[in-house]
Amino acid sequence: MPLPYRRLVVKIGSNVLTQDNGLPDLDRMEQLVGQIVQLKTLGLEVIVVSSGAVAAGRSLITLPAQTDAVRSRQLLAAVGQVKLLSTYAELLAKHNLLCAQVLVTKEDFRDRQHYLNMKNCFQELLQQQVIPIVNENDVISVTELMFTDNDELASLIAAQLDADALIILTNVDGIFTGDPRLPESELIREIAPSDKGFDTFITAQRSQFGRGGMLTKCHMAHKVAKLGISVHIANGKTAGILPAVLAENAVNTWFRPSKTASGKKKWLAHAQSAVKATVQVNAGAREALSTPGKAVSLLPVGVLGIKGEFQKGDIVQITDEAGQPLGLGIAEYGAEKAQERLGQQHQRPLVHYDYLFLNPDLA
Ligand SMILES: Nc1ncnc2c1ncn2[C@@H]1O[C@H](COP(=O)(O)OP(=O)(O)O)[C@@H](O)[C@H]1O
Ligand SMILES: N[C@@H](CCC(=O)OP(=O)(O)O)C(=O)O
Repeated sequence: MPLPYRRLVVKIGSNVLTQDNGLPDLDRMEQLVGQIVQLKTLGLEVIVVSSGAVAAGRSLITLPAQTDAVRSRQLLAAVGQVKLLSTYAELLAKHNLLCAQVLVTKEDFRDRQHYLNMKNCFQELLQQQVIPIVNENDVISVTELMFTDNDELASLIAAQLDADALIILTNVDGIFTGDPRLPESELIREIAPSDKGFDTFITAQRSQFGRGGMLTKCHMAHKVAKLGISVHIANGKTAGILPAVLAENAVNTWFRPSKTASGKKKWLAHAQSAVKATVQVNAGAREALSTPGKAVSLLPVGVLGIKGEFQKGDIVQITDEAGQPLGLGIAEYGAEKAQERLGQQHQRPLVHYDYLFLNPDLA
C-alpha cells in the first residue's frame, strides 16, 4: 500500500542536479522529471523546490576576476535560473506537462496578505495541473534577506500548502549517526516528533554545491513534522527514489509527523521575521503553555511585561522570565490594553490557543 500522500513538496538539492565537474547533470534531471510524472499519474499534486541555478550559471558564464561573493551568486543565479527552468520545461513538455517558475524571497512570507496571495497562486497552478518549480529569488535575496537555504524555503511551502509530505532529495541516503562516508556510521531510519539529540551527529560538512548543510535540513524537517507533515530525507541520486519513498521501500530518514496543526499555526511557525514585540510570561504561564496535549491560551494574569508596540492582529514573540523564546502568537488586542490588564485575572486571552505556535522543543 503506497503512503497515503495527496499533496507532496519535493526539494531537490544542488548536488543532486550537478555532476562532480560542476556541470548540470541532465540525465539526472530527466530521471527525476520522469519520476515526478509517475507521481502525477498516480494522482498526486507535486510542488518542486529546486536548487541548482547557481550551479547551472557556472556552466554558462565565467565570472570576471575579483567579483565578490554576493555579486557572483546574483550573476550565476540570474543566468543559471533561465537554463534550469528551461530544462525542466523541455523535459516536462515531453510528457505533455507544463511547469511554472515561482521565485520568492523571505519578504513574501512576512505579511499574511502576501502569504495568502502566494498560496492562492499555487492552488490555481495545481488545479490547472501545472507543476510549480520554486526557487529563491537569488538576484534580490542577499545577506539577511536570504533564506538559510532551500530546505527552509521548501519547509515554508510545505506548511503553506498544507502538504501531506515533504521529500528532501540530497546526495546521501538520509541522516547518519556520523560522517556518512565512514563505514561505522548508520542511517537513522525514523525520528519521532519528541526525539532530541539526533542532530549532534551532524558535521558542518556539506555537499560540494550545497548551502545550508544537513543541520538545516534536520532542523527544518523536525519543525515541519511537528506541524503534522511527514518528512523524508532521501538520496536523489538513487534510481526511482520518489516512487520508492511512496512505496515505503526506499532507504531514507523519515520524520514521523505529529498530529496536525491548523493553517494559522503553520503560518505562525515561520513568522519570526514579522514579530512586532515581546511578551514575557511568568513560570506558571510557561508551565501551562508547555503542558503537552493541553490547549491553553495566554492570559494577561500570566504576563510579566511587554517590550515594544503592537496592535490587534500583530505577531508577538512569547518569552519566559529568563528571556528564552517560547513561541509566537497573534495578539487579540493592542499593547496599550495589554499593559492595562497585565497580571489581572478574568481577562480575555492576549493570545488565543488557535493563534499560538509554541516551539517544538518546549515540552
Ligand atoms: N550525520 C550526517 N548524516 C548525513 N549527512 C551529513 C551528516 N553530517 C553532515 N552531512 C553532510 O550533509 C550533506 C548534505 O547537505 P547539503 O550539502 O546542504 O546538500 P543539498 O545540496 O542537497 O542541500 C551531505 O553531503 C553530507 O556530507
Ligand atoms: N537558490 C540556490 C540554491 C541554494 C541552496 O539552498 O542550495 P541547496 O543547499 O543545494 O539546496 C540555487 O538555485 O543555486
